[in-house]
Amino acid sequence: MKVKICGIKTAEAALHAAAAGADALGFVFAPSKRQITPGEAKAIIQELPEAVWKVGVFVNEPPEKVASIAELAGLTHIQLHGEESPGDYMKIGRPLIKAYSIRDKEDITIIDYETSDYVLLDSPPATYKGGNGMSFDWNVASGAKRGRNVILAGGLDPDNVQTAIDKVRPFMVDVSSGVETEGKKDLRKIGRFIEIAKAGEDEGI
Ligand SMILES: O=C(O)c1ccccc1N[C@@H]1O[C@H](COP(=O)(O)O)[C@@H](O)[C@H]1O
Repeated sequence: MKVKICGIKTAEAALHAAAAGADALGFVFAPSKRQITPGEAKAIIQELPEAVWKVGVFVNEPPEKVASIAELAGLTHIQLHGEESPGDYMKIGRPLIKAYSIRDKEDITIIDYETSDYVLLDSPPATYKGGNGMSFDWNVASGAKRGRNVILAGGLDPDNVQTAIDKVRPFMVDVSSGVETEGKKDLRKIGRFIEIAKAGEDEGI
């Protein structure tokens, strides 16, 4: 199972997650309590192993702005967490992750698996477009295509991630709130989340 730790704001959390086995780290450039500047992200990214995905999370920013931040910060992947059409962002030349809000079975039927490299299943927006720490009904998501491009997010934490993996069988799990304590990344929770997610069946498909 691949693991993404999102909402990274410090080199300490990033290096700890990478050492614990995280496959991807997320940097939020959208309105959020976890928002980071391109310069801050660049300083952290420069310290990370090459193999780790450096994912920039954006909400409804124009492709030109996303491209310029990706270049400046050294992002390897782009996560679109708003109402973007992935086709408009293809020219950036980085793999695209498109987030879908899942409320019911109908939402599963409108997922387009072809126009982005990965689809990310998340709970509906609350205060922010994502990162709200709320899960959705994983039984609904069991109707999603199981495969190498499905990422599961939304309210995951060390205590529920195994159940979520068993039900949805994604390629990757993505967590932000669930590895925090009092609004800050908690190194012990990060380590525990990665350990549990990776202890189960490999790759989920
Ligand atoms: O993490 C954020 O603050 C954020 C802000 C705006 C859009 C997306 C954001 N994060 C993504 O939200 C989901 C779920 O996060 P959580 O575990 O429920 O807190 C995840 O894909 C993050 O990458």
